[in-house]
Amino acid sequence: MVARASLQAFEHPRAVSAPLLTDPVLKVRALTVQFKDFVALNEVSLDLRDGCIHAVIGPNGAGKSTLFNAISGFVKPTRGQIELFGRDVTAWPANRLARLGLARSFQICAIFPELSVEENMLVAQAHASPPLRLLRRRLSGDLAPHNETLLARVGLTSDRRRQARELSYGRRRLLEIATTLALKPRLLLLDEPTSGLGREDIGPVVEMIADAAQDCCVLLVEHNLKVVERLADHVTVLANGAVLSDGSYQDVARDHRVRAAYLGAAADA
Ligand SMILES: Nc1ncnc2c1ncn2[C@@H]1O[C@H](COP(=O)(O)OP(=O)(O)OP(=O)(O)O)[C@@H](O)[C@H]1O
Repeated sequence: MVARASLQAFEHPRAVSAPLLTDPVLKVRALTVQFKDFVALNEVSLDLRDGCIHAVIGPNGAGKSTLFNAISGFVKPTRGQIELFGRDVTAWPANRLARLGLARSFQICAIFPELSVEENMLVAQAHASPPLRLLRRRLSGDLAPHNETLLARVGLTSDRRRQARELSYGRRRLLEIATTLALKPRLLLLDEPTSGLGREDIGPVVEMIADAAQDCCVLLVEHNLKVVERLADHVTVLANGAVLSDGSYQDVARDHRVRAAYLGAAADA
């Protein structure tokens, strides 16, 4: 579903001083993914630069999730190359990419429903912490201050003892995003982070992503164009598995091909 672009008004686009001349942290070159006879991704290239939030947008079926799956090791590319932090990681499995600092949140909420809110955060913290600190925190059962802040930011502090499965869908999404950020990734892939969230939950998530981007790079698939406008330094538009347009939000919003393929559809939704 193409979400309406007017769910939430943000006052200003993110103020960035993106170092546009640095080498890209993530380089995707001519990436192609074929499922039998169907080409889901066709020679897609993009550069994600240090300190940037890069959004991938496009109509349903454009290939956004396939691109994410290939970058995060869940789908093997048919052709092309992926370079992350200067290493060729093409077709690396997800667990190896995670060790390099890539963390991903999913369109479908991925948390442990039987664990409490706090235990979900502690699991993420355990993955992110060096062993000695991890042991100390395990014994005391404390969340690190950074993770307490994340929990507070998504309004889940008072729910910390509840089982995650008792939370509403929107609250589980918030918890999932908080656990992904607790991993302290170097590259964060967010697949539709605001989908399924109520109007009141979108603002805090957007601010959390903006905060997180001070310490890591973010690649984001998002249907809510107000969120894209607020967060993204750079936007790649996919349509029919290929790059249709690439540039700042203002650049791609002005591109008549994009308006025809995507923005027009959203405006009419
Ligand atoms: N495992 C698969 N086998 C066959 N076809 C697939 C597979 N995964 C995706 N596709 C097809 O590839 C195309 C791109 O799908 P993808 O999910 O990447 O699009 P998307 O841009 O993420 O769409 P949406 O916005 O609806 O999530 C679609 O036509 C989809 O049906």
